[in-house]
Amino acid sequence: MKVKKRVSDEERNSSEASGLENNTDKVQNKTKERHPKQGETEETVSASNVKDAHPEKVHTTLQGPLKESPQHPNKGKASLVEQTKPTVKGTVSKPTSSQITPGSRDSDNTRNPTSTRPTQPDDEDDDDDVVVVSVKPATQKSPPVAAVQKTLTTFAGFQPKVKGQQEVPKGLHSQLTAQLQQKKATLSVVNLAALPDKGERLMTQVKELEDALESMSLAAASQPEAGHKSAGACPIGSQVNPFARQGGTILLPAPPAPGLSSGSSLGLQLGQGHPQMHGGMSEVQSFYGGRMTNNRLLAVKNATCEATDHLHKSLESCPDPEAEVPDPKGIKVTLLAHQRSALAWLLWRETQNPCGGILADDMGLGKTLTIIALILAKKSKAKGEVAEKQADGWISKTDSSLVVSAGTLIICPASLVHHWKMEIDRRLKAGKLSVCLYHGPNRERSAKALAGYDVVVTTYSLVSKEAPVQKEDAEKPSKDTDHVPSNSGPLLRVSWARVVLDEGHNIKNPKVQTSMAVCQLRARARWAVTGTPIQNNLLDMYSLLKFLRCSPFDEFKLWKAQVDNGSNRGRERLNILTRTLLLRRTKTQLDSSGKPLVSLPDRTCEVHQLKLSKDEQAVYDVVFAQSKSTLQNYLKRHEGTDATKGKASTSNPFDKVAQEFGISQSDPAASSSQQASSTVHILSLLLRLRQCCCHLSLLKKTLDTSELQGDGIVLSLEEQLNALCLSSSDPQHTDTVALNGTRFPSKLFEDTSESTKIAAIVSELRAIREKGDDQKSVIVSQWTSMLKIVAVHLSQMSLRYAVIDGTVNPKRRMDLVEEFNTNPDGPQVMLVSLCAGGVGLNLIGGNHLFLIDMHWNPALEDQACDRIYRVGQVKDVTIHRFVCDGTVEDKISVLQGKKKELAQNVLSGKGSTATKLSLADIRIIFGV
Ligand SMILES: Nc1ncnc2c1ncn2[C@@H]1O[C@H](COP(=O)(O)OP(=O)(O)OP(=O)(O)O)[C@@H](O)[C@H]1O
Repeated sequence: MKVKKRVSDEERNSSEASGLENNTDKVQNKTKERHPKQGETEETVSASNVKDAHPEKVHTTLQGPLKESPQHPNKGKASLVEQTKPTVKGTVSKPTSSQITPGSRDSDNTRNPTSTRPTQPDDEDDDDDVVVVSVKPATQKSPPVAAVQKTLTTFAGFQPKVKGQQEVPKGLHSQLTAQLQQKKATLSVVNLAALPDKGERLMTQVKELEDALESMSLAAASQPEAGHKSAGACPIGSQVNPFARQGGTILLPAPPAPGLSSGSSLGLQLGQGHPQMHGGMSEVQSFYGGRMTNNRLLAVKNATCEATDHLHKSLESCPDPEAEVPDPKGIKVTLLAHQRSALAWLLWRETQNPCGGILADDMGLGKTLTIIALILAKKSKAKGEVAEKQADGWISKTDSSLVVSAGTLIICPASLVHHWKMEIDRRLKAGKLSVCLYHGPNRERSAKALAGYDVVVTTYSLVSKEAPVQKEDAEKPSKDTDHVPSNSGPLLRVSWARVVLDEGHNIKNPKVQTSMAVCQLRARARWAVTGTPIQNNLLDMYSLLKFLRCSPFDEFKLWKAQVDNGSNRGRERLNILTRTLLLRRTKTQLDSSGKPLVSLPDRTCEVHQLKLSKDEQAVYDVVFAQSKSTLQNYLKRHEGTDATKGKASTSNPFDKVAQEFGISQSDPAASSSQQASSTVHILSLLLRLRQCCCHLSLLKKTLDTSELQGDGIVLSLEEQLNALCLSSSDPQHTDTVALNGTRFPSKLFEDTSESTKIAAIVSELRAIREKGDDQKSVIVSQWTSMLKIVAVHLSQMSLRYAVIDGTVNPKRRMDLVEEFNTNPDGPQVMLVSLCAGGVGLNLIGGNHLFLIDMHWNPALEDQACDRIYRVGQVKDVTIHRFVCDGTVEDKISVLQGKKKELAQNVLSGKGSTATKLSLADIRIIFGV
């Protein structure tokens, strides 16, 4: 039995749009002013119209055009103004340097102005940066601003240590205290409602004065340590200097030479920072490590504040969202308007620090061609730059094994290597860019030869093999060493003009070899290209920033303390990072004239709600019972261990599980191997439950390692065998199979048997075939074993099909894709494995996409759906999802909703990060 729900594309988007509604009224009103179209949409869809975060569960068909919030830095610029304090608004709209108050930009405007502030610098939510006092009191004589600044920025990296500089002048302290008291007194008597700004300005001043006083207390508190080297304190003069970090992009300004004016009346350093440098220091200096004295924490805050401020400031030069640059000469097709404006943004980012960023346009919007246009546009200029940089000592002069290139290194999944080459050949006039595929056993191995190409395309796995990495690299900022390590391959021996990570979400886990390897590459500009930059948690974003060498946020501990800490301040910082470094437009977005960015046909989503047959349900129940008791035992054991160790009962035994699902935000480093093994076992049981929903024959099969990896599972053989005990050895019962002691008809476990899901798929395919010969389908599963079962049934229906999974080589893949897309007599159905073919493929020949099983990671599913819904698609598209009622698949829907919410929040700049798989979630899944 099945229940079918049809969900329009607009409805799917409604859950994303609803996220925006949670912003304050003030923000909404302002957004409406700037984007009337979007404003109308927000009025049309109220939060109550959207059930959960799960789009398929929306029943109401929404009328008006429902569009997502455009994401562009300039729009972000305006939003930033809204999200931060009133003083910030003034600063950004009137960007005279004398009015810029970095601390206030980066501060929390919701705080009660009269509240007493904690004095510990590492306090989570109120972890204020050292701020500059924006002192403009008309009625009272203020201390010279420069003096305040000098006092508050005692960190050596900000200003060279000058004798006596660190002393907090008592007079200044009293003056500020007096000012504060006066402002507070005014606040308490004045009718705030009658003031034009409702007292915002006054409250801001109070807050700034409080911050300044707090910072002075910190500075004062740190003074004794400065002189006590022997006591383990870090003297200011010898402190870690964030500005001295080399071999990477440095967001932070250089320390001014003594006596030099900073160029700002407040003494701020708001320049563009250093260009990247190669060579230099052999040690990357981190902010964290060893004893974190108040002084060092102050340094962290200083650096964070400065970097955030620098990013903020850089938005002033960001091109307008509608600004377009002309198509570079040599492109055969005309760039779409959104590609031309992306090109303007990319060119701008290549003049900024960090040089590069994240191109996160929706899947299928033509990011490949956009990047190719960038390469072409910069080609002639880049050659000049290399010569210049060489003369400047941009690369190490001491290491002769390093070759400078004006070329771009593109790193992509193996399946896309040929796609890049084909796109260049197809879209550019002959000879415009020379391309080398660094792939396969006969690849060019000379660094010098590679450096001569305009574009070198390679794979993540090859970079991973060539770059020697160490475990500790995962959390440390990357650096360019003086010498190329002798065991590095050719890719590491070239200093590239640009490195592009296609499908950049491949490095979402900073701890894996591939992520660490790509961070080692030398390049002037670094780009991550991905339609799904946030898949699981904020660690994904950290990993991308680390690749971009976005100092100081490329240091894991600083990232956790200052950004990914669940505080409002952290969220604000994340917003600034996102708005500055990331460009995202969606397919449903409208341009300023109200037209969609790209003209695509309709897309609908059909959710096929299925009910397992009686036999299937009985098997499911047996597996479920076993899983549940395993979990209960595990919990009992764990609680026992916790009690003996005296651990707090709040510790979450499922952190590891959560990490495996990629939902936890906890430190990836912490977990015991025993616990990991047990949780993996529980995961494997969950996996079996999911398989029961698809086809019972999957229970008999040993899973491919690649399939398990897609789930983050590494099962030992023993664990696989222990997971279930399926036997038919009893000669008396050859037509039945025993599952943990209960007997079931053996035909249920045969590939040829029509499971409930297979029956639904077959029936849908029949209906599609009847619609006409031009209708083609793509069927996606995370298990190749499931694809094989589907194939058996396709053959029975005499449907022509092809398979793309991990065993099909890239060249063959391209041929199959071409055949599917262009040949009416080619395959009618394409079977695609989610992990191997879910990303990057262009399957616009198909207009139906079947997601036949559910993955924990909704981004992977979205990626798969966008294989057919992309530029070039001319037919209406239907996405078919199949969900078995009352099973683990229902629960996955809920978890998927949570993850989507996180990604949407981060990308829309709302920044809520409260998504975590809790023990409660796991208990719900198993009902314990
Ligand atoms: N300006 C253009 N004119 C014509 N076709 C275009 C243009 N831009 C892109 N395309 C085509 O649109 C399709 C999708 O582009 P592309 O594969 O670059 O998307 P993408 O954003 O990289 O997607 P994904 O995130 O899925 O990798 C390709 O077939 C590409 O050739």
